[in-house]
Amino acid sequence: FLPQPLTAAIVGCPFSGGQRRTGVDQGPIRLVEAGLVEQLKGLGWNVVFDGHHQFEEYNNLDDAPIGIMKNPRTVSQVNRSVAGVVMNHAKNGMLPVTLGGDHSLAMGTISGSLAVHPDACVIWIDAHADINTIETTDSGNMHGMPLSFLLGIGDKIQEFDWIKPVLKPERLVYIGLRDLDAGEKRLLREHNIKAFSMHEVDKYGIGKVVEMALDYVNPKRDLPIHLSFDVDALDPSVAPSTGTPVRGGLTFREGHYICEAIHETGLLVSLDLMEVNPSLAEAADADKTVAVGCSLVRAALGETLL
Ligand SMILES: N[C@@H](CSCCS(N)(=O)=O)C(=O)O
Ligand SMILES: [Mn+2]
Ligand SMILES: [Mn+2]
Ligand SMILES: [Mn+2]
Repeated sequence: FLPQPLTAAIVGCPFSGGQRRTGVDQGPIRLVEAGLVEQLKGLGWNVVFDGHHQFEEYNNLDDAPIGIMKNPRTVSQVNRSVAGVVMNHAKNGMLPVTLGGDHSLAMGTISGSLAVHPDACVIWIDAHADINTIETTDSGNMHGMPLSFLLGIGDKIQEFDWIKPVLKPERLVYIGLRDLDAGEKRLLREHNIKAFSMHEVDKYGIGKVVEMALDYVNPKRDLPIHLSFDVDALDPSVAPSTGTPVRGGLTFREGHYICEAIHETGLLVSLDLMEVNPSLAEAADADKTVAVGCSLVRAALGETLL
């Protein structure tokens, strides 16, 4: 799906409006400062990076909650902008590498990817399902909601009418789940959405889990892949500096295996690396989380151990 030579377009999205902890907007800045652009060039990629996207034009919106959803208009407008950016890079045959920022940004990245690759499957690596609707969310934090909009689940909300239900349930698969709200568990069952929780990772091992996940969403290995990686899928001992850490997560190797295996398919067309918040931990732990983030991106873009 991608022309040679391969070009990665870094989409730096310093955005934190989908949740309430300060600092996740610094994630993209720290990932680039850690040398990610040079590291990808070292792997042989052409890399386009035209600076972090500024979202200041949305700061002064009068953005009262809708239901209990916080910053709804800002989240919507930022994501509409991100969708256009990701779509344009994909249209130009590039691989968008979107650096968050909180996971509400997936409303934009997946809208953008699927506008160019409508048959793409989505592999969602996360401790959380991020599928709450306006009716099921307990927090009002929109980083816990992106997939409900992309799947067209829940009441239509006028401020989000630009998001089309482009993602079919059978094209979504989760790996790493271990912290779902009751409403999310119900939605996964009702919509028959495939999920490999940490229980399945323990039971089958990550190699088998990735194979089963791909067999489910991409049985003939002929569909483009959008990989959306939330660093909180990793165990907090591996990626401590993130907004909603949950114990019992993926090891460093399990996280990297997922990225390596997806690279090996040759089907990756878009990547999100989300929820790195360098302000939540001691400097050493923040640096460690940033370094792990860079390492996962390299693995997804072809870095191998041998
Ligand atoms: N389910 C909870 C937590 S959602 C955590 C969002 S993320 N993107 O995975 O960090 C909620 O809806 O607030
Ligand atoms: Mn750009
Ligand atoms: Mn997430
Ligand atoms: Mn998460």
